[in-house]
Amino acid sequence: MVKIAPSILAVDFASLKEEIVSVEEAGADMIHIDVMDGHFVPNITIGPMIAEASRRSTALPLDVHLMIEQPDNFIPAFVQAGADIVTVHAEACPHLHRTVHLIKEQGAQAGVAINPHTPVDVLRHVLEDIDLVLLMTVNPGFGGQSFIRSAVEKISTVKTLAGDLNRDVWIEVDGGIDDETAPLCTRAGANLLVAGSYVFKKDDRADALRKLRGE
Ligand SMILES: O=C(CO)[C@@H](O)[C@H](O)COP(=O)(O)O
Ligand SMILES: [Co+2]
Repeated sequence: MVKIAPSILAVDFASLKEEIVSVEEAGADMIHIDVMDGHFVPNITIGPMIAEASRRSTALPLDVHLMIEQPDNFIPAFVQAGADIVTVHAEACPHLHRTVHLIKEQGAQAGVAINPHTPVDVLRHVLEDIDLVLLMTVNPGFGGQSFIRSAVEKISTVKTLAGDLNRDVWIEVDGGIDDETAPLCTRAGANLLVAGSYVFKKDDRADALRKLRGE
């Protein structure tokens, strides 16, 4: 069963709680929180305070996507704020295995994200330690960008790699996901779809979620 994590990057932040409740009531499975630092990516967004406000707005799991340099400095704060899953970028972590174990020691599930151009090989030696692989289908930094089709082939590669290691990991895709690109990803093996603009720019969020699930 495909799960959907709407990204709050696309909400009207003056109405954060109402926006989160609207997708929870519409049937969302998680809430995706995009954290950007102006260094790893050319944009600044959310810190632990907004993650904590999101925590108080919903019972859904919080899926925190850290697009930041030196994430070890902030992982404890995001877990204390209520993150259930913390995902770091392989490109930002020279000691990825250590960072993954820091997330787990703090009590959250651990994910590793890779940019569209990064080969999946970097995941090989941490796949046994993680709960989630996030394959970026846009260059990270902004919502509302166009889906990069060449990233799709990496989905099946990760699925095969995880299968070979007997690992049941989430395969999450993020960026430019809509009713046309979602099926490309789910057919290749993605089981968790992040969608910001597609869900939050529609008045009927339940219909948007159904369409993403291919219903
Ligand atoms: O991590 C990111 C962007 O860096 C994403 O989570 C986007 O926020 C998704 O937004 P849409 O492409 O669905 O509008
Ligand atoms: Co994201």
